[in-house]
Amino acid sequence: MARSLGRLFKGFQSPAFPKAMGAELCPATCVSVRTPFVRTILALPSAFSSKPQDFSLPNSSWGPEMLRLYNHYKSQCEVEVEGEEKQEGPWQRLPSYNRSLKFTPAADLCVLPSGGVYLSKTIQSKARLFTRNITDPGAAFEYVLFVNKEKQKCVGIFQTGHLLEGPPGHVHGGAIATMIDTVTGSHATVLSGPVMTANLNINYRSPIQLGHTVLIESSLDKMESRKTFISCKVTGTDGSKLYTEATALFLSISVSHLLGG
Ligand SMILES: CCCCC/C=C\C/C=C\C/C=C\C/C=C\CCCC(=O)SCCNC(=O)CCNC(=O)[C@H](O)C(C)(C)COP(=O)(O)OP(=O)(O)OC[C@H]1O[C@@H](n2cnc3c(N)ncnc32)[C@H](O)[C@@H]1OP(=O)(O)O
Repeated sequence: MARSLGRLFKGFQSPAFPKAMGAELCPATCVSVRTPFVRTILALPSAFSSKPQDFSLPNSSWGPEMLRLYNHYKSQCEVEVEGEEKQEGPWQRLPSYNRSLKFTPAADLCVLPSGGVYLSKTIQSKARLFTRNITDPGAAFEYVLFVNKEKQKCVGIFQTGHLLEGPPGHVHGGAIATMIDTVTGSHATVLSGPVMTANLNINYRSPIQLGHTVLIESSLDKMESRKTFISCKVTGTDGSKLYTEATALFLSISVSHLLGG
């Protein structure tokens, strides 16, 4: 298993990932990718799962606002150039799967050369991404992320389902933190390669009603050595109503940090 992981994460270990905004993250068709890290992420589901499903595509639970915003950004993933074929636009959609690793080794428990013990095969086979583990469409988090390479921005469009209740009729603060971590964490990953959230600082300004669609816009503040600083705002879909503001610090990690922990 350690060998499988080593191969899997090989692309994560390059120190050059801060320049990964030059990466070609996949548009809706998921065909054109260039950096090793992005290739690794996108290759994960097809390499390790028999039936990968991209959960960031529209489904029947998406309401009109969710669809409107999705179409708004998707239309900017490709641009028409007169007399030429369509070209990549400023925005690119990030695909989203419900698991990142699916191992096949026989050993149920993996003891790494470093002495750390990684997840058992049983746990790994059941592991699912937190934000994608409720399979009933529309019940929890429905979302799609887009990144803009040039502007170093990322947006998340989230439709908040009834299972996310905190205060009556409104979204739980932990669910809001999860949405923010998802957008800023994905943004930091695109910018810097493998990272972990070290600090998340959230100001809740106004409650979000269950069922509402919100826009989460994240921007790069600065990069310093292993640190990527990102800030973001959660607003209504027209950007006028401010629900939440946050800043986040991500630290670049090596694969051994993840495995030995
Ligand atoms: C994780 C990726 C793996 C690959 C997954 C595969 C596919 C993924 C595909 C796509 C992924 C896309 C999106 C991801 C979506 C969501 C993201 C979710 C992310 C999470 O949900 S993740 C879980 C929560 N997260 C943790 O579970 C972290 C626990 N924690 C640790 O694992 C360590 O704590 C760590 C690594 C953070 C640092 O440890 P460390 O040993 O590497 O670094 P160290 O402590 O030496 O600090 C070095 C310098 O950072 C400063 N520093 C450190 N911590 C600070 C803090 N809190 N505030 C301010 N400054 C801080 C120091 O002051 C020093 O600064 P200076 O160098 O200037 O002195």
